[in-house]
Amino acid sequence: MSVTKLELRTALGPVYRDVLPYQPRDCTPEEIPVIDLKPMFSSELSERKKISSAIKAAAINNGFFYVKNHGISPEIIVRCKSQVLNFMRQPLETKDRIRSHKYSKYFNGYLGRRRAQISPSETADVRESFTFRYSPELDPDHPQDISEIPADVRPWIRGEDFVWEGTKHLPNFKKDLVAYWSECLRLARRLVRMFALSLDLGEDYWDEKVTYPGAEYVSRNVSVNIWPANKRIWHSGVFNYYPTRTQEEIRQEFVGLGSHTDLQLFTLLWQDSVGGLQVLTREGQWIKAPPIEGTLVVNIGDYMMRLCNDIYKSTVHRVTNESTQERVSMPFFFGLNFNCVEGVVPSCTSESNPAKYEPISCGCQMRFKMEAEEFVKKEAKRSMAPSAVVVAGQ
Ligand SMILES: O=C(O)CCC(=O)C(=O)O
Ligand SMILES: [Fe+2]
Repeated sequence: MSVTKLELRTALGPVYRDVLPYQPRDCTPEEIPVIDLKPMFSSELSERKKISSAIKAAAINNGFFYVKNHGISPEIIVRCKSQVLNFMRQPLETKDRIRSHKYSKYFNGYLGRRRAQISPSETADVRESFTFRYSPELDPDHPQDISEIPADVRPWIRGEDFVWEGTKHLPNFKKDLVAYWSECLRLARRLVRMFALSLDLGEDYWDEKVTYPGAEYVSRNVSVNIWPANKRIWHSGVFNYYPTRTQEEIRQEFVGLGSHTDLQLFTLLWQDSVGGLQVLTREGQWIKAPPIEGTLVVNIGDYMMRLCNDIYKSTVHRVTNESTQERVSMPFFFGLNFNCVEGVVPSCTSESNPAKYEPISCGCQMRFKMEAEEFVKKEAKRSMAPSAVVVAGQ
């Protein structure tokens, strides 16, 4: 059987995965289970443990699961999704007023069609996206002005105002996006406690312990909502739009979003009813993760896999929009503060299985850097090429 090698970009450089030579097939409920989150909201530890065991089983297997009864209201989701369409259906010149490559220091803003290529093994991505990152004044649990943030932490804040300046003309755009993002943040802050429990750690393991590079200290007995004791602030909201492919793109088999893993602890993903998300199983088989009404998809990111000494899997996934409809998806990437340096958790090591990794911050954005650098190189090549020459991938 001939397997193909898939090259992936990760935060720390390229890694390779084997892919079996079979067409993508539908997933089974065992491969991507649906977890009912209702017990997570219970005051009984035994109830919450039901969730953590289910998470553990899914995270060890394919690292992908659906959650239902997650508590985010359908109205908030619908409003947010229509704002994404309001933004994306504007003329390119208007969207380019917040063009990420031009105006952002931190990959916020608008990324146009085929303006990035997440997978070096595939084509450029047809996906367009709008991204914003955490700003303390938007925090639903403890809003703070940036000036109140300790000076040593402030440089790690990645929110940028130009994304809101350039979308002011769209009524309620910021309000509706932030409403959805806030709900995701609240949910993720609860879910990370279930992940901690699933690893036999205290539920507050990732809440209170703060480690600064160079000056380590542990702060317990502080409210998790007081900065900077709360480590769980890193997250970005990305709003993906997959236009239908042109005939040319269909012929050249352009991907919606190429194969990749996510970088942080975990991702919460809402997808509309169009479909197109695919997941690579442990065995190297592509399976389809179809939309299930009322659910979000949760997947493990590279940083979680590292902190778990590879016990939990950061799963390769990709999107192909083969339908004749445009598609919207809304991922929310959740991790720890960039000023935190975390090592492998104690429950995932033993004498015979020592930590494979050094402590590190989840702020390592090498993948984005690699993508951006390659993009600049390609742009330069394109501008130098005679107009009749098509440069690959563009
Ligand atoms: O659109 C999707 O279904 C997945 C998006 C995704 O994987 C990402 O943005 O990282
Ligand atoms: Fe992803």
